[in-house]
Amino acid sequence: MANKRGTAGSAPFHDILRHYAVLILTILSYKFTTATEEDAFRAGQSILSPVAAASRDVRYLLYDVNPPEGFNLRRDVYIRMASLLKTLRKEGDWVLVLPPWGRLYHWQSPDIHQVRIPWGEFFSITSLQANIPVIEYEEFIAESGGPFIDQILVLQSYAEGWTDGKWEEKMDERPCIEKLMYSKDKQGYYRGWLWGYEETRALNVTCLSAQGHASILAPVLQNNLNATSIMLDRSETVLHDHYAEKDYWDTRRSMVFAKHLRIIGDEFRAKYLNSTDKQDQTLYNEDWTQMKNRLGSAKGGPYLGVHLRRKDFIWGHREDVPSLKEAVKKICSLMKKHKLQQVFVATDADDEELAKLKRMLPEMVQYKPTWEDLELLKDGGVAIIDQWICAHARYFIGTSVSTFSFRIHEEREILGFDPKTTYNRFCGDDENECEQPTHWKIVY
Ligand SMILES: C[C@@H]1O[C@H](OP(=O)(O)OP(=O)(O)OC[C@H]2O[C@@H](n3cnc4c(=O)[nH]c(N)nc43)[C@H](O)[C@@H]2O)[C@@H](O)[C@H](O)[C@@H]1O
Repeated sequence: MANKRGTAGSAPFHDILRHYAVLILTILSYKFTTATEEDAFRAGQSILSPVAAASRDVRYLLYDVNPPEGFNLRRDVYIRMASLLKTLRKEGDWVLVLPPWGRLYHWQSPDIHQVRIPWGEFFSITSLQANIPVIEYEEFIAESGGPFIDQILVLQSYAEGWTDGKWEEKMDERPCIEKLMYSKDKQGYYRGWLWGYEETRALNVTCLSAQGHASILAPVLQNNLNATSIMLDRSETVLHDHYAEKDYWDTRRSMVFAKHLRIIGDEFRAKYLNSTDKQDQTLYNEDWTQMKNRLGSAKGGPYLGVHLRRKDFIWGHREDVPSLKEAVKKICSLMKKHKLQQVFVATDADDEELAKLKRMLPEMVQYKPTWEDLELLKDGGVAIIDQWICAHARYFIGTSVSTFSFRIHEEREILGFDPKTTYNRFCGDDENECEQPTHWKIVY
């Protein structure tokens, strides 16, 4: 784990043991919850047992996202799919199948197995289930009786664009515009990436031009009675049904980070940043449905939280990303202004940039997992720990248009921070009008 100066020291052995113990406890508690969830299913809320599933007319909604998209944009797409599922459930027993994590462009740590990762490694499944019925992909395979998906609908825009320059909600089955990412095997089944599950195949793949909110897809799914399982590929094509409204926030609040990740983040805060929930007034309830912190009630730990997005953001046409020199200038001025002695930096900077940053800002604190920790937590787990620590800072500044920073804004909104301490971003060195992020007020 990182020491105070941000250099990666090796974690004491008992730390590693503790992390393993926490992970094992989490897995055990997950197993135990599935037993109680089976009871919930019998009460008609969730599905887990194949026999029980077969006795109902369960239909499965699966989805995937354009491969280059990152972790936090994918979290946003989950909210859109959850909303669609709620619409579908008005007329049927639909369940959302959680797409396993893996092969993400940004998860570049070498020698770590980062495919087929279940959602339970990053998020609390019981919390998700308090919002909508969800199951892990492997549960879907077990209870649907085989590795087949009946129908894949690849979403795409309209080849002709907006007609007459007028935007309207619509959807039509159309020839595929791009080359299909699925090909037929000798038996006539479709094969593709499908989260790295080679045995999974699809019976049918077609393209659907769609323009509008997620729930415009509901009739097509509901009326496709021949398909019990339908997967929407490129599901980021459709928009939020109710962006920043109650339904959005309900789903967002249900996306509670897995407990072992929160524990590691909390221990780091206490050890290196003198930050505890009691002192910082960041009250937390394991049951998100019971959590309603007043905005302005959270004080936050005595440190500045920074998310400094680099890598593809530097060369990818971002006039609004600062040079390291200007970023450090801004950090120092904020620390002075808010009388903070410590700064926690979350960043994806490469080694060269990181070394430069540390030379300019020697007091910076970073969460640096050991290799063993990283192997357990994976890049996604480390990203969540970084976000969790930033979410608890007295004052936060993030990177323009980064969904990584946006998810931190939301986490702070849930914790009850004054918006002035949250919706701040770095400006590009030559940016004249540096508009700050919008405050999307939480709705209960
Ligand atoms: C250009 C676009 O950028 C979008 O990125 P953006 O919104 O920042 O945010 P994400 O969608 O999360 O993608 C960025 C990924 O980079 C890593 N990363 C970035 N910053 C940090 C950090 O501070 N700490 C840690 N541990 N990891 C970090 C992490 O894996 C994260 O999921 C992508 O979603 C789009 O697909 C596209 O590539």
